[in-house]
Amino acid sequence: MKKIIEVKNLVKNYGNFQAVKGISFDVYEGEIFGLLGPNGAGKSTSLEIIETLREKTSGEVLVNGFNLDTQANDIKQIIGVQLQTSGYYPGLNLTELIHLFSGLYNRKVDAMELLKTVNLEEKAKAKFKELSGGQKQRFSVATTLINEPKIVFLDEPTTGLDPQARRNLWELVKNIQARGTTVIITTHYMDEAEYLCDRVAIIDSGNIVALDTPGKLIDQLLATGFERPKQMKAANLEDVFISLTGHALRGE
Ligand SMILES: Nc1ncnc2c1ncn2[C@@H]1O[C@H](COP(=O)(O)OP(=O)(O)OP(=O)(O)O)[C@@H](O)[C@H]1O
Repeated sequence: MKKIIEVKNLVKNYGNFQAVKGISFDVYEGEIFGLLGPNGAGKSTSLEIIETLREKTSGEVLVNGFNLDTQANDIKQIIGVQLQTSGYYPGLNLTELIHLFSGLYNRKVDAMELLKTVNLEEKAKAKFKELSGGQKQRFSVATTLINEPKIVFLDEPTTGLDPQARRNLWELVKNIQARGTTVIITTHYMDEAEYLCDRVAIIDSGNIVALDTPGKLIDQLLATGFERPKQMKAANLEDVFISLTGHALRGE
């Protein structure tokens, strides 16, 4: 498998505080790779450094063979990054926003085709602020695809979404992978990482404490003799919620 991202001994200091403490990991082409950890673990900091949006203190980062220190512009060409929602000018509708962003990338994009990939074609003439939370996130993911990137970066894309909207977003991320795109995603939801990610790095206080497939990490824990204190019920309240309200995308 080809390595598309290589991170070696990455360190980030904010003043005296070391937020990222010399982490190393590789991401393989075509996988969904998760950075999993609690609030403040250093996930966003690490992601933003690889995205060329934040200065590192030390360490080496290669993206598709390009060195972050000397070839940041080459890296920018092949990655898709969620734009800050503050860039979503309130007077413009979704089609106009896509045209604006594609202009920034110097690309011609079929806005309707792009909106279709995230199930928002019916909202083509709506403004961003008129969308529901799930629709906003899907539009934000669409903006990462404008430059047909090799790698898409998603920073906590499902935070604040209801269970249906989360699952819809998971399917969208799987569809992006199915197009051959590598996805690197941060989350603090374990179920999300288990369902979506081919491999996860668990980050805690700026260190990677484990890195493997979700299945292998669970097997390793079980091999230590771990048992859940109480057998879980075969369904949970979220299953009840989904069963009663349905999986379908809602048109609100
Ligand atoms: N610009 C900054 N200046 C100083 N400290 C910062 C800055 N940005 C982040 N930090 C600190 O670095 C640590 C890691 O932050 P980071 O945002 O990378 O964590 P995270 O894992 O993404 O957390 P979350 O899930 O809450 O987004 C935190 O303790 C945070 O307070």
